[in-house]
Amino acid sequence: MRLLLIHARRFSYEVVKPAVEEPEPLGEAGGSGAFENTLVVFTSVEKGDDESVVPGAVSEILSVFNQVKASSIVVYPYAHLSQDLAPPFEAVKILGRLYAALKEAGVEAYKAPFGWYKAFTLECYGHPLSELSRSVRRSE
Ligand SMILES: Nc1ncnc2c1ncn2[C@@H]1O[C@H](COS(=O)(=O)NC(=O)[C@@H](N)CO)[C@@H](O)[C@H]1O
Repeated sequence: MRLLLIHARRFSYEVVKPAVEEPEPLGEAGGSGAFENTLVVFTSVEKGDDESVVPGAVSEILSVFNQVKASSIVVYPYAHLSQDLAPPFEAVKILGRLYAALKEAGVEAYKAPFGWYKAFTLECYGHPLSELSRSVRRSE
């Protein structure tokens, strides 16, 4: 699993159109979201990833979240951080588990809808910890 973590003063997105056969239904959040002082976690699920990547990803994300003192986290499905992507039906499952685990950790977490082309606006704070990337391996 590859993560790109951006600490954003402002971040907003809006769905444009489906990008896969069966995009995730647009939940109560609808097809758009707007956030301030948030940690955007662009996430690529990689071939071979299984649920065992989730605890490591949560630990990496919460460590940065606490250091930068963001007020929320947005899990953003992103298919451009790896050449070795998991297929959509696997990716959506693991992204859902990551989102659930972050909420279980008691942080204000949101998830952008999977399988949609989305327009987004991102205003990065630019401080030294505001742009980080992590790679999380499944546990053997
Ligand atoms: N392995 C993955 N990790 C994260 N998001 C993914 C992954 N696979 C698909 N997605 C989601 O599905 C959308 C489209 O994925 S894609 O790889 O860009 N394109 C496709 O899958 C093609 N079938 C259609 O374009 C992405 O924007 C993302 O929301």
